[in-house]
Amino acid sequence: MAAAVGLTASSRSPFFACNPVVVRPSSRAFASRTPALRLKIMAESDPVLDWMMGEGGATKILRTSPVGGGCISTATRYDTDAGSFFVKSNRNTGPSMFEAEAAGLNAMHATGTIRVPKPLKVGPLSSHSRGSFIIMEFIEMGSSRGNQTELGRQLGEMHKASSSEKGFGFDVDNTIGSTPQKNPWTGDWITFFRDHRLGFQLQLIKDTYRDNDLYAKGQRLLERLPVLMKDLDNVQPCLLHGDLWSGNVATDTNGAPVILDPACYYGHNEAEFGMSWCAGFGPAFYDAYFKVMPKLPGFEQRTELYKLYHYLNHYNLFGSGYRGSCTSIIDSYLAVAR
Ligand SMILES: Nc1ncnc2c1ncn2[C@@H]1O[C@H](COP(=O)(O)OP(=O)(O)OP(=O)(O)O)[C@@H](O)[C@H]1O
Repeated sequence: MAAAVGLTASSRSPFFACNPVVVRPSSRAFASRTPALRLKIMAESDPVLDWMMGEGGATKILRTSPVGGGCISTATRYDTDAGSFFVKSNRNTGPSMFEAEAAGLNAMHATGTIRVPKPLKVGPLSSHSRGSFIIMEFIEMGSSRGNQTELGRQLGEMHKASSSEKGFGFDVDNTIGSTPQKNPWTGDWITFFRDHRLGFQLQLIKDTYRDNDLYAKGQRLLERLPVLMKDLDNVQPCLLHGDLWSGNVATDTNGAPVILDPACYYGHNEAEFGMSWCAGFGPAFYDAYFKVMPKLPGFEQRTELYKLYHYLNHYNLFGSGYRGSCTSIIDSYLAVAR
């Protein structure tokens, strides 16, 4: 998901990528210390190094290198004598965004079904500024495009293995791209999807772009959701990655699927395919998925509804270039549900 970036890791000294207020390497006092002491001094004022040199078990940072691919945060690989760590930092947000990411990764990890990086630490970059960081297991990614059958099967297993006694939602709110995503626990899926997914995005479009026409059409669609989703009275909540597009799917060096950067919540499993327009899922993926999670009646009639959430979000994130897609989906549903 693309969004504005505040800084580039490559433009900074790696030791200071996460915190500019550490001891200056230019100071004479600093230069006169031994390498081990210099690292200790830096760790005292850099929470990322502090964690690595403490709980992380490292005594040496061997190398740091920027990791490309993301848009919202600065990503860095740290190679240490205690192994490699993956760190994302963001100067513009407090820890809640990464706490929510960690909660999602932990929830998916707990299912034991598909590989996700284990989160290790989240915290503020410093006590007097807004930035934050997350440290997680570094996964060496392979170069293959991945096995679609395995991805479909393992995603199905994750959906099947998860259940929620609290209904639809999640313990924390999170973000979809950089848009807030509210997850209050709700007993009924249609209400959750209407109010906290489509309704929330429509309101944001109205507030941001003053697009009253789209908003009004959207409200008509919301009224018709019980008819359009009539087969879903008994739908069970299952854990969704929530932002499953090709940029958040990778393979490890064994060729096993890895899913990253989630926007997790408990929802209807079909909502997972809302980003399928930029996920590249093929027939092998869906065949394997439906062997584990059988397709429910009306699946095809709902796919565009679930895509609409993400199209509305893209309108909110990137502007009116996505308005046409939103309008045509809404119009097509209004035409059948009069
Ligand atoms: N645990 C990990 N180990 C190794 N590489 C990783 C790990 N997590 C993510 N990556 C790599 O780093 C890139 C950026 O990560 P991620 O997508 O989480 O960043 P982001 O800034 O939140 O991205 P986005 O803009 O897509 O929301 C990924 O595309 C992936 O290639």
